[in-house]
Amino acid sequence: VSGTAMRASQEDFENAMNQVKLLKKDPGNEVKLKLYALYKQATEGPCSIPKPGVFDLTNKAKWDAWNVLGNLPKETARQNYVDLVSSLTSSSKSSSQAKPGADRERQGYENLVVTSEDGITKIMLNRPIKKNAISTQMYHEIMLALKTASKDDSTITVLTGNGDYYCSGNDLTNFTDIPAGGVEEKAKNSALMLRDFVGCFIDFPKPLIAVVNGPAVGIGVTTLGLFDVVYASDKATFHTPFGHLGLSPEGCSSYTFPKIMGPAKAAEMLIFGKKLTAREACAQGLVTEVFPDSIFQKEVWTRLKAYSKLPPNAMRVSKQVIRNTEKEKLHAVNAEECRVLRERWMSDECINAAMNFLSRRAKL
Ligand SMILES: CCCC/C=C/CC(=O)SCCNC(=O)CCNC(=O)[C@H](O)C(C)(C)COP(=O)(O)OP(=O)(O)OC[C@H]1O[C@@H](n2cnc3c(N)ncnc32)[C@H](O)[C@@H]1OP(=O)(O)O
Repeated sequence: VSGTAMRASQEDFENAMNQVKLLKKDPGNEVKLKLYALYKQATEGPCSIPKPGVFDLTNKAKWDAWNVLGNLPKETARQNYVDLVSSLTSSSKSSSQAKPGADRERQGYENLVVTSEDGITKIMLNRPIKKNAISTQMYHEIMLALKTASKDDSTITVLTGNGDYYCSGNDLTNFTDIPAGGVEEKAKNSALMLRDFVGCFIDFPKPLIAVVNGPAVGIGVTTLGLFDVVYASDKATFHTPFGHLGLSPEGCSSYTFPKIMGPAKAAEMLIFGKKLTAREACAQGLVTEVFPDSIFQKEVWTRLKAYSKLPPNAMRVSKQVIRNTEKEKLHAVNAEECRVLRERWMSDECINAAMNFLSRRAKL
């Protein structure tokens, strides 16, 4: 949110509040939290209400969003609120206008940009201000994009990130949205969603390539074991901080990582959260090739365009021959990892770690 000049009047603020009610598209939880916090700061000043309890996740998230604004002056909060609403209304106007070449760009995703060109479907995580953390909605969008790509006429499919990160893993605010059935129901639903999500990677029928443009965290790393090729910028790092978060491995990494890099190296990553550089990940076999960041995009896309012209059926069949004997095993591993995680998500270790992150007390 740009807080250029502090000039929003009370009238601008009230207009912005009305515009929020008229938004055609739900702006998503994190924007709604930001709007809530700026509104409270603009009208009441710094947060001084008692902090909600650990299990009152929705009110806790609201409190965190407000509290993090600290002593931000009321006028600045009012201006930031007006700026934020104005950015939401202008982006909804531009997305409703027909764009030239829209046949190439699949519309309708909130946090992905999906394009098909030169035989390549590119799925780009597009939430750079949150380092491409995967929200609940994004899990569903990625599943839809993968299912669509599996049936389109492209020959290869690429997953990459917009901005400086490839992906910062699961969005740690996903667990603030607790349904009526409580934490148990949330954990059950999340495990089902995760199982479907990882299942889409296991079953993906065409060559699947990760273009890792920057740091990768958590599920952004573990799923790499299910890609056929992984290209990384030398700015990328690979981090699975499950121990720090009270979690256990997912994305079939409990099986693919020991197979790829050997059990001892896999344990250092998956149990102790050792972060690898791109060159270390390449030496361990998780990454296919590392490129200097300055030439990364050019080199990788030149290569991928050449690969995409190879006979599509031969590529699909070769992938099947390489992967199919493992599929049943991978689905079983996925199911077991999700079963264990369902328990983990309800543990004090995990809840405290997420709360520490949300209250800005912890970072990787
Ligand atoms: C339901 C299926 C579940 C599957 C389970 C998967 C397991 C995992 O994926 S575990 C990994 C979870 N990820 C993390 O723990 C990363 C947490 N993020 C960080 O430690 C840091 O943000 C960072 C090291 C990635 C980047 O630090 P940096 O200083 O460069 O930037 P920040 O100012 O921290 O980030 C900018 C902005 O983005 C928000 N953000 C970043 N990552 C996440 C995340 N994973 N979840 C939610 N939000 C995230 C961060 O809070 C900042 O937001 P604000 O600008 O609003 O403060």
